[in-house]
Amino acid sequence: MTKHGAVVVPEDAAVGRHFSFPPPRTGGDSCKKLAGQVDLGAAMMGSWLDSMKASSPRHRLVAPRVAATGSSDADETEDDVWMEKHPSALGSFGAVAAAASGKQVVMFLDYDGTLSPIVEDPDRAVMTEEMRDAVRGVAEHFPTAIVSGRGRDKVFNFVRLEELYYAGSHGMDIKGPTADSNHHLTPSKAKSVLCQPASEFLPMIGEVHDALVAKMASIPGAKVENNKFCLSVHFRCVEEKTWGALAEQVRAVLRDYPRLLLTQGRMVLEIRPVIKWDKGRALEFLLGALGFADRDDVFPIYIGDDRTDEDAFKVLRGRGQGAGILVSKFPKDTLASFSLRDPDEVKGFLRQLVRSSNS
Ligand SMILES: O=P(O)(O)OC[C@H]1O[C@H](O[C@H]2O[C@H](CO)[C@@H](O)[C@H](O)[C@H]2O)[C@H](O)[C@@H](O)[C@@H]1O
Repeated sequence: MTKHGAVVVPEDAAVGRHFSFPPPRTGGDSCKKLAGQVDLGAAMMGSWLDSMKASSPRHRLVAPRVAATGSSDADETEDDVWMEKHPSALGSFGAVAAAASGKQVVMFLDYDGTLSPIVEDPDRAVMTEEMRDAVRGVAEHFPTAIVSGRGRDKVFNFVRLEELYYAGSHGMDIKGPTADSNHHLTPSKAKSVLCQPASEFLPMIGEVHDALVAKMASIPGAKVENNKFCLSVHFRCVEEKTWGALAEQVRAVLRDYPRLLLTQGRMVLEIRPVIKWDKGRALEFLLGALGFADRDDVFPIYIGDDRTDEDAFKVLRGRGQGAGILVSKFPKDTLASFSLRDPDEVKGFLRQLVRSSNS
């Protein structure tokens, strides 16, 4: 644990990762250079604005899926090629099940956009009872973790299943199940799982939260969310003409905090400590805690919809194990192997997994 606590720049944070936002302009490998990246001024503002627009469903990154009439062949080819590279995990369920056969499945689930649909108000991103049943079913068979950008307590309050592992704050706050479950570990060992590699940042995050709340008060629709070790500044309900001003205000606050990193999710700016820790590290930590670190007979499945989930897909690729599944209706640049279109399909996949484990 302590070896991960050092403040170092993530190898692939902000620069050079699959989804790098803003687009890389510097080859920074130190906290200072990363801070500089947030600070490049007007030229950089353009790229922030571009990426903010790209994160909106109103601004598609790539060509739309082809409707029955009217679209060009080029659009169709792009979509088909993407689906060939990232086939539906439901359509290819047989292949996933065959690859997992004889192995210990460990399930990792992102929350927003994966278990609950994206909605305007982050406080109302509830998951349905059917989805809760599907997750409960999976957790009866396999160790199951929720890996979210949300604070751990907040995501627990949405999911409300005590038998799961929870990794909140983009994996920086990991805790084992609070209730006995059908897991690999003895109940007391499972309950003792805990990892908080960014705890030294708590006071700083509190300070920045307060500063951002004060700044955002003048921007109608902006919302600052405290995710304990990370912060989110939502702009989904902010008029698009004000996005540039919002990003500039956030960057102004962060100028005094070079040990914090600004990244972007779905209509949200995210602020997190510059440590070498992300959802991929959380996945590795949990596999280790479960005793699967060096095992060949483990099959981790990670399902997520956002840029931060790419860190976990990358780890699975690196291990040459398991299956990364991107939740998206549109082709996106991703390291996931499979795709599902929306939370409904995620629910279908989870149910299918349970059915196939029972048969
Ligand atoms: O890792 P996740 O569980 O996917 O969390 C990432 C962020 O999700 C939430 O924001 C997103 O969902 C909201 C509710 O649907 C939506 O309004 C927002 O636009 C999305 O970005 C959450 O509120 C953030 O704090 C998380 O960082």
